[in-house]
Amino acid sequence: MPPKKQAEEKKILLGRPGNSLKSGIVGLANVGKSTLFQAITKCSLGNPANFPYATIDPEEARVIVPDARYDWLCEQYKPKSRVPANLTVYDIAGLTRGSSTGAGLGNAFLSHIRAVDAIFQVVRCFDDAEIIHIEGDVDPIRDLDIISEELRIKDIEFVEKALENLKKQTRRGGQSLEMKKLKEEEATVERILEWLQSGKDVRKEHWGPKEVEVINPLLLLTAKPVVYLVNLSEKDYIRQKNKHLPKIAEWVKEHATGDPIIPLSICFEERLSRFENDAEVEEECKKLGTKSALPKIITTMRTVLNLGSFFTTGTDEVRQWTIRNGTKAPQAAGVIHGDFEKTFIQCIVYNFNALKELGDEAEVKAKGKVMTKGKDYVVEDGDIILIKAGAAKS
Ligand SMILES: Nc1ncnc2c1ncn2[C@@H]1O[C@H](COP(=O)(O)OP(=O)(O)OP(=O)(O)O)[C@@H](O)[C@H]1O
Ligand SMILES: [Mg+2]
Repeated sequence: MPPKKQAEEKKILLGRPGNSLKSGIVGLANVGKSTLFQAITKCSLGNPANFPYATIDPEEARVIVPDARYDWLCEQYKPKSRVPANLTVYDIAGLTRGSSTGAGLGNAFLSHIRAVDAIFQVVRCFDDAEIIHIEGDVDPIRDLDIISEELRIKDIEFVEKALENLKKQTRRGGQSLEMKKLKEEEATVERILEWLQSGKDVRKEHWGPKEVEVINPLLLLTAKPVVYLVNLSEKDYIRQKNKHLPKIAEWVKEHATGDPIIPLSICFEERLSRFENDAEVEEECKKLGTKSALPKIITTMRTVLNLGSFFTTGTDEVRQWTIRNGTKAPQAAGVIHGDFEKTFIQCIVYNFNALKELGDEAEVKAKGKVMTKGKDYVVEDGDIILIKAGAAKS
């Protein structure tokens, strides 16, 4: 057995490739999802000139990714145009016990969850007799069980259908290469079904590369990374204490090892979002000895989606671009413009850390930290890049 750390590192990430990934807010009905959605949206709308089209439609918004490096670069270059990175967030209708079989709002929302790449799961931990709890009382562990069961039931149903379809095809038999592939796929789908039927989420297993190829197109709900958001009263959030928190940590450790848990108070975030400006928010937080949890929520989601950033800088524009970690330079160039991937020649690159440490570009150059890299260069988080590309073929 390899040591645990090595095994962790080998785990292949499930999910779609690409960098324009979406997150969705999921949870039981009436736990604070829409209030959170609105509070997060307000964050991005706080600076509308910098970020057009923030609100796409009532249930979808792009929120600005807070990043001190981007702020520092803007301060340094004072560019005419500033474009931060963003994360797409969806507000999804609430679940209830039996949703998977049509209870409550029924099945429609499950296709909405299927369409996102990762889940923010809101868990209610605040007591408030005024706010109806659909299960009658506050019991986050029961709620976690309900959501995880609903999602798993839906996955089982979906995988059973996929298996049925595969069986129809393999029934024909034969020795062709295509048939061999189908049979392998069938065996993997059978394994996934057994895994789900044993009460476990797909993302909990370490799947091999071939299995991941089968899992990804299925867009399974329990394969998506989850960030657990524990919704506390304002008082509990400020003192960072709540009797349910240790039990929630235990539950996540057992059912979804490694998934992050972030305590927050959605009503507090909503209150902060109504302040006129950042200075007032800061003053209120200082007075209470706390801070907003929203920046952490957004950056944690980027981490679980395995997203990183590179920057393009200058006095015209400072821009933060999103890539999947491990992306090579031509594909990163393709994020700027599709043609750049095909016509990529080389890139000139140095890391933000070097710039911050040395103060300015001339000093970075003088210290020999500016590199010229080719097609195989793997872009590092925080790289500042100038792409050299040829003319596009028409
Ligand atoms: N931490 C909290 N303390 C007290 N009240 C809260 C807290 N968080 C949210 N609420 C209140 O809970 C109520 C329900 O919130 P919201 O409508 O956002 O829930 P939802 O999860 O979107 O519901 P649905 O599933 O029906 O769409 C609101 O009145 C909101 O102000
Ligand atoms: Mg709602």
